[in-house]
Amino acid sequence: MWRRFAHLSLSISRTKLQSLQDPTVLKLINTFSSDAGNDGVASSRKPFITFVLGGPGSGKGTQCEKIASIFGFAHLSAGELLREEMSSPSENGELIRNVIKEGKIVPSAITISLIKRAINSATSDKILIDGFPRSEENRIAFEKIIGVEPDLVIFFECPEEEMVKRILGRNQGRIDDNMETIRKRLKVFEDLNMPVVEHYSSKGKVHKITATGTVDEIFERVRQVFASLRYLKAFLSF
Ligand SMILES: Nc1ncnc2c1ncn2[C@@H]1O[C@H](COP(=O)(O)OP(=O)(O)OP(=O)(O)O)[C@@H](O)[C@H]1O
Ligand SMILES: Nc1ccn([C@@H]2O[C@H](COP(=O)(O)O)[C@@H](O)[C@H]2O)c(=O)n1
Ligand SMILES: [Mg+2]
Repeated sequence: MWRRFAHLSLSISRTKLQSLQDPTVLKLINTFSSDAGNDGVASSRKPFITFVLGGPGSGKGTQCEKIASIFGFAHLSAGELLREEMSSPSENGELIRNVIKEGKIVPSAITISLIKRAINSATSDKILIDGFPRSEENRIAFEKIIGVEPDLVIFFECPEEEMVKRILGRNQGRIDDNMETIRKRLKVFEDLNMPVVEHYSSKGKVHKITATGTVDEIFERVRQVFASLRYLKAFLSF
């Protein structure tokens, strides 16, 4: 049966696949077979962009590391980029520190300039942007400045008490990993992050992953999403 399917797949031309008008399929074709660019990132690149969303402590960073190592994605964490900027002699350092301590959202212009620089220096054209966009303002500014929408959005759904437990056990010395800031981050998540998830859900871009269980159990759910993309890529590159 697989032999028959392989034969059938070879007889489907790229033009026919394009006529499916599926945005993810079209983007895979563009990313892997052309050098078309856009205004926001270096002109000869058109990366395949995945936003990775979920509440604080839902496991975004943990799962992104696994996706990056198994599927060859570059992992850009908005929070990590901001923490690096905060610890450097940047003019925005103090502002970023105060905003993170309060669990609020850093102005989009700052975060997007860090993300843009990271995309341009990434060594893969498959990019995971972890923890961004965190608000409709973040989302609209990204789409305007970078000039693209994400191709895919992964949303980790996790109960609040599990997220709190994980953050309190993290032990990485983060200034926002304390109960007072966690409460604020959870409220920001509901009030500002969730509308972004709803926006992309209405566009059919969101893959919701149940983020309970062990890291490996969750990754198995994630793996299936990316394996199907990899299959599409292989399918398109005959
Ligand atoms: N499935 C899991 N079960 C138990 N602990 C986990 C699981 N996944 C991640 N963790 C742990 O929970 C903590 C939070 O995970 P992680 O840093 O990946 O979350 P995050 O979504 O990136 O959080 P934040 O938004 O605060 O950056 C880490 O200490 C991590 O090792
Ligand atoms: N788009 C973003 C992402 C993060 N922040 C701030 O950084 C904090 C930590 O982010 P993590 O993803 O590492 O949890 C977050 O609570 C925000 O204060 C931001 O402003 N904008
Ligand atoms: Mg994280």
